[in-house]
Amino acid sequence: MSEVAEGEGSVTLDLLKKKMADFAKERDWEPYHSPRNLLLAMIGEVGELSEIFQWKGEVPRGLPGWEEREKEHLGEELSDVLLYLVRLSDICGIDLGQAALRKVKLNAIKYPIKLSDQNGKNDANTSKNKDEDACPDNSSSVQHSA
Ligand SMILES: Nc1ccn([C@H]2C[C@H](O)[C@@H](COP(=O)(O)OP(=O)(O)OP(=O)(O)O)O2)c(=O)n1
Repeated sequence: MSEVAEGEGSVTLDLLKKKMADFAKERDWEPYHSPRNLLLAMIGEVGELSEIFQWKGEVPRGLPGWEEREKEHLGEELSDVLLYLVRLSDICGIDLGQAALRKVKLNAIKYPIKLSDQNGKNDANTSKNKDEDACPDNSSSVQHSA
């Protein structure tokens, strides 16, 4: 039995990691879950996710007007991407949660709030498009690491 508890409210990356490891082991699919295979499988699922949005034009937040069936399908494709990502990270020996937390900190350093203020985009009263707030101008003096 796993030491990772399946909580009622919260789902952790560790739980998903364990579920994927069990899934592969129970089916003797571990040899197939190589880094490259998992990466390609994940990209395939990203393609399936993209198909849901394909040709729809811009989609408002919250997906108003979408049928429940469509939203359920979206949840399935998002989950496939997440599950393969979690499995890929595990197989590569990367602690995805810690790596992501570290990346959030690096992002905050790379894109200081101050920079956003200078652009006048951080003021709720003047911002026309909230999406712009989360998308700093990449042409800023901050260097990108490729
Ligand atoms: N070798 C495999 C095959 C599947 N899965 C798991 C991870 C994904 O969550 C899901 C992917 O299953 P499918 O390849 O059947 O893809 P879909 O569920 O998207 O089905 P379809 O492509 O028919 O829409 O199953 C896995 O871990 N390892």
